[in-house]
Amino acid sequence: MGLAFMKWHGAGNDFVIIDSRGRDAVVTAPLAKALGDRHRGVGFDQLAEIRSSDTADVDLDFWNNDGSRAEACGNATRCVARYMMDQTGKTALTIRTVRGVLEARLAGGEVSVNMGQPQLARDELALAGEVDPAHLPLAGDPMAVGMGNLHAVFFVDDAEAVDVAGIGPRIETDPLFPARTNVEFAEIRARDEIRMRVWERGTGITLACGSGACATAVAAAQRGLTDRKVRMEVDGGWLVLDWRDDGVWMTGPTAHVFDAVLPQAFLDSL
Ligand SMILES: N[C@@H](CCC[C@H](N)C(=O)O)C(=O)O
Repeated sequence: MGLAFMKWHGAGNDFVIIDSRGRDAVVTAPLAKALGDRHRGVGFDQLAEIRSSDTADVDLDFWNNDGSRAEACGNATRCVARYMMDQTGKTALTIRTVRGVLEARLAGGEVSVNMGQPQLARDELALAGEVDPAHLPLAGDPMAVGMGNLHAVFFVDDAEAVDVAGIGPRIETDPLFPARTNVEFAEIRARDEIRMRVWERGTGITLACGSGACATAVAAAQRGLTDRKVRMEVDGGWLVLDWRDDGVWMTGPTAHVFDAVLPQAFLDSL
């Protein structure tokens, strides 16, 4: 018995991936929370469950390690794409998430995924009150960007000096964001380079956040600080973001860490 899973990461953003194709979904909020505990479980930033699809190569669902659901997870999408590409030999495939059908491609050993067009309009974003998403009414003048999930992007002079662990949770749970938010701190290094650090909703500090990287690139371009294609240094490495006519493409590394089976006793204890 037990439950087979894989551990992957994309630029240090780490995931447990469960392949539930051909059976009913098995992940529940209590399982995600227990498995996400780095001491009593396996530990991950997000859990991704692959399911059979009738409209794409696979369907994909995401959970944070506090057991909450996430509408998007760019780096896990890239890891699942790589897993599928390794299995099938394909170099292009489609993955359906809450956002819709996303396209992924293998290029030079890295995986690119089209994360879709950003949500920038007030009525597309889960914000409280009649606020301007381009200039949220918070100290630091952050911008709200949706990539399926919500991000509040702050521009700072020195990303290393930001107290991400102190400020991040306060912004995540600010009443302005009824469904909480991810929080990015971005330092513009050049028109084609950004340094970004992140506090993820439902998870905390992570070494990278793909949808956060996309949101940051979009916010920087919208404010006229960068071009639409940038390199981005995150705590776990580098990503490339390219906001094209068909959506925001994110490219970066993926790594398969190990395969294992979760003992039945762990599942029975939930
Ligand atoms: N690491 C992810 C984002 C995961 C979801 C996020 N914490 C949320 O709750 O929206 C990524 O690579 O996009």
